[in-house]
Amino acid sequence: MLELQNLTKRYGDVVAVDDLTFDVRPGVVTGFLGPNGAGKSTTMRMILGLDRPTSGSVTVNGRDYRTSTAPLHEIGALLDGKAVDKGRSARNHLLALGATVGVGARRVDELLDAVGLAEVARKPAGSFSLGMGQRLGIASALLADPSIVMLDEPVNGLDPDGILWVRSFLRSLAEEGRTVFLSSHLMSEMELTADHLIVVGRGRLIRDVSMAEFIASAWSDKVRVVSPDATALAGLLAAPGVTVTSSSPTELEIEGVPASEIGDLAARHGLPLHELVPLHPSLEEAFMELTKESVQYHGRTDGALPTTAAAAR
Ligand SMILES: Nc1ncnc2c1ncn2[C@@H]1O[C@H](COP(=O)(O)OP(=O)(O)OP(=O)(O)O)[C@@H](O)[C@H]1O
Repeated sequence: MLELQNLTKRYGDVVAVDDLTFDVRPGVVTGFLGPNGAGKSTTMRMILGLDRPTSGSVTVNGRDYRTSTAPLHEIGALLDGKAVDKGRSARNHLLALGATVGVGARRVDELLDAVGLAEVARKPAGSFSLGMGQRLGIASALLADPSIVMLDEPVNGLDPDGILWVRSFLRSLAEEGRTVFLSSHLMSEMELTADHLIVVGRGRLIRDVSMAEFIASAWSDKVRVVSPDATALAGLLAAPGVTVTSSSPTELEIEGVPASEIGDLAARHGLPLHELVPLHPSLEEAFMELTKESVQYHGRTDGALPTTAAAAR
């Protein structure tokens, strides 16, 4: 269990984390979601005691983490997947870490197998791809059998097979009763993994919500209809609480009537329908809508890059 209370971190004029209060509970996967620069890594560093809060507090299993007598049994963390000695093999890296917490070769080999690195266990970690490095980082986090697993962008660099593996792996850790807390800036990465969401933007809490509630709130009842008799259909649909807009003579966008009722109405009046499509926004769109005010770093979308001549001026 992690408990954050009014947690705040300032770096000079920058408020990286702004009065965050939320709990991360055991037995579920909690996703920590926010655009680039939202304060996710800073929050995770404060949870681990690597950064000191400007104000507010955070407790790990009810205590200040810095006073823990067995810190790696409490939280297994992956903050920077690249923080390994590149010349050392994956197995030796884990053995060296394991020696500091009383973990021996047997558990190291079990973990290498669990994360899918058994075959490359004796190769230098420096030769690993980004995804293999992430797997090694996850194995390091799990070494001391922690009750809390905290991972910063764990699927970064993984191929689709790796992403599926992380999803089912994290889910099984939560089912064992562990607290699983992972960050991402992509809703699509959370969609099938997280049971609960903490959404942040510019250091502030935007939503603390179950995935089921988030999905329900993202739902819209808009329906797109294509019909050669769109005008007649629009006339039949006119009623209080129903909005009908039209972008072409054969196309309607209808809000306030379920698709099934529109289909039945058209059938009763003998109006042909060429398309009848409920328009549900993707969760990614819902997340972007929620955080659009807090996105700090926007790329250009006009496709225009400065020319060499312009850059040289
Ligand atoms: N040591 C530091 N000194 C000054 N500013 C910092 C420092 N660390 C973070 N920041 C600033 O704090 C803000 C939050 O950064 P942080 O890395 O926590 O965000 P994030 O949500 O993890 O972003 P990303 O998804 O890009 O990793 C940013 O504006 C960042 O520039």
